[in-house]
Amino acid sequence: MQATLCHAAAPAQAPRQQRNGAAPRVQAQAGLAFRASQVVGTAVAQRRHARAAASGRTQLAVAAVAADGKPTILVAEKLGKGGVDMLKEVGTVDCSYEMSKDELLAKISLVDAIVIRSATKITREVFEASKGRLKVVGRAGVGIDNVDLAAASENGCLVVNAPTANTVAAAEHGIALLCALARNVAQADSAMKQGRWERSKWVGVSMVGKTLAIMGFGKVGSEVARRARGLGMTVLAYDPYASAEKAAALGVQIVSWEEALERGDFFSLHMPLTPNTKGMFNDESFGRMKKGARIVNVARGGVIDDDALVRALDAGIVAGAALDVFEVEPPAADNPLVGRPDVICTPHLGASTREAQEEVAYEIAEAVISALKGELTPSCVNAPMVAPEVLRELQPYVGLADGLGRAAVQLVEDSGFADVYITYHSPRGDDLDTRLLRAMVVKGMLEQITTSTVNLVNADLLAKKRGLRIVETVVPSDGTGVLDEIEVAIGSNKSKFSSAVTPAGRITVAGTVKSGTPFLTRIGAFDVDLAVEGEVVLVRQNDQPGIIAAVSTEFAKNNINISFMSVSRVAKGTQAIMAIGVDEAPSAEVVKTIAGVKGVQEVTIFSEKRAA
Ligand SMILES: NC(=O)C1=CN([C@@H]2O[C@H](COP(=O)(O)OP(=O)(O)OC[C@H]3O[C@@H](n4cnc5c(N)ncnc54)[C@H](O)[C@@H]3O)[C@@H](O)[C@H]2O)C=CC1
Ligand SMILES: O=C(O)C(=O)COP(=O)(O)O
Repeated sequence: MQATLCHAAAPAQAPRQQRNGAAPRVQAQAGLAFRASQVVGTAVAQRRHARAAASGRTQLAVAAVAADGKPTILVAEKLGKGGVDMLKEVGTVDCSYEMSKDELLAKISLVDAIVIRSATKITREVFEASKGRLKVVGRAGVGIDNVDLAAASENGCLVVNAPTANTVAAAEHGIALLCALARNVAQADSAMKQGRWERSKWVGVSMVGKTLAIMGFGKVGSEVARRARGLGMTVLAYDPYASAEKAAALGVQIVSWEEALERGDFFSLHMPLTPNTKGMFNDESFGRMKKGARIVNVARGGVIDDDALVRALDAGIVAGAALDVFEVEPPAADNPLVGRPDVICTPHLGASTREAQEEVAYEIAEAVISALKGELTPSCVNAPMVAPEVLRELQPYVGLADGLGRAAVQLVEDSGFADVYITYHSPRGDDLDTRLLRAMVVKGMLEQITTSTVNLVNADLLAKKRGLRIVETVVPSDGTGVLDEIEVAIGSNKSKFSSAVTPAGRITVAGTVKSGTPFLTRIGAFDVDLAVEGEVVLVRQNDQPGIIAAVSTEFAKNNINISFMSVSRVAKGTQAIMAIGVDEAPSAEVVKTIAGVKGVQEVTIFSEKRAA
């Protein structure tokens, strides 16, 4: 970001004519009435309630609810009843489990949101088939590798997950598999069921004093570490993004990839499946391990190269593996790992405890409802991650940024412009997080000139596609709040309203927030004072008596109610600008008549009404 080291202009003046009853455009929304958790002692529930209370619920017009006000929500995989009931309170819920791909493709254009678990793939084809209707994908769990995030963003679809509710369940399953692997529980059980009493065949190995290497030290990895310490294991972790202090607090040492591979007796995998982690356990990695290592995978099948694991098992480098997840689920009948006696398997059960599924259902229902209301939920995975406290303080400026983008672009004569300059006058200087505001300026602009759905998720992407160059400048200012003023300038001097062009040759508007309401404070070089709302008529006239009355009379004659008016002039007796808020847009005929009033130089209208 470019930071200009100069001071802001004088603080915004008091409104000349304060508009009565102007409602804040962007309001903190009361959270939904979340059900009190009946799951005693779940930290998840407590965190959930705390988060909902703290987030301030900033409305960012991320997604729109269906025109009848009731969204249709497709629940495509089994979801806890509590979550389904929550969804039913706000929308029409269609629970259709185990749909074929074709059934999904046929249904997707009829729904505003879909809730899935790990079995449903939301591919680009699905987004295309939704024809722009799908606004929210709710992943009732953590891993979002089954959702094409790039396609989601391009289609302006918000993807939310339930990041915390199944952490403990997955960690417990990891520990269950670790113990089962060390003591051959599954194999011995199977032998007994087949009538064999095999005591010497299934002698296991001890875990106490052994080294467990946790690969991926996030939420699940740390919970596994905590439990493994209780089993008396030495715990190492490899995670390029984890904090060594946080690990040390749990008695875990963060080590390099190589060191983890070389020192681990047991490995527990907990990284997400991404292009970087795909197949990271391959011949080379197995080749570095101690002979007789044992591996538990509760992460994703794709992080292991199956053929390499087969070779490592055959060579005795890996003595055993416990797999909960598979590259293809369910695995093919001829999967080379499933039938082996040195491999134990579970059918992706990591998150499958009653308690976890109940909580996951609430967590995802909350996130989906919030996203459908247009709020940026904390578990959104494809929009700029903004901390709740930052969201809260920027909230009043979100509507301003949107409105300025909307106003600026409507003053352009044609849409052939590429450069957009956004200047923030803020006491925060370079510490100001501008991502949300930039996205909202772009959204305001693009919504006027494209037919695509534009929202926080895809604003930057669409701007890039359209070849917009956005230059952001933060000017440190003296105020006490977060922001004193935002100025949006378009690098074009071809305006429908020549007074909107500054001497620098840019179509410029600026605004501020007063008592929670966004206001336009400048158009070109003229000070104005109008709420960013409704229809606005701009008139430039000679600064002489009688013109205001003549223009007002035209509105009255045509039964158009004026909601407010602000007049500003460059200097006495020269030029003045009237910004007139009207309840409905005047016809072209009325605009023409006003333009013909003696002394009027130019007239234009723009709308600050948001797209429905
Ligand atoms: N089997 C099951 O039913 C379940 C499986 N999972 C899987 O477990 C994964 C982890 O879940 P959480 O711990 O909740 O997520 P998390 O996001 O809290 O942790 C993931 C960790 O992996 C790390 N990581 C990223 N790239 C890495 C790399 N190249 N090498 C090593 N570490 C890397 C991250 O820094 C992060 O700390 C999920 O993505 C999901 O795929 C999660 C829940 C249930
Ligand atoms: O949360 C995750 O990442 C999981 O893997 C759980 O998957 P599931 O919801 O049980 O299909």
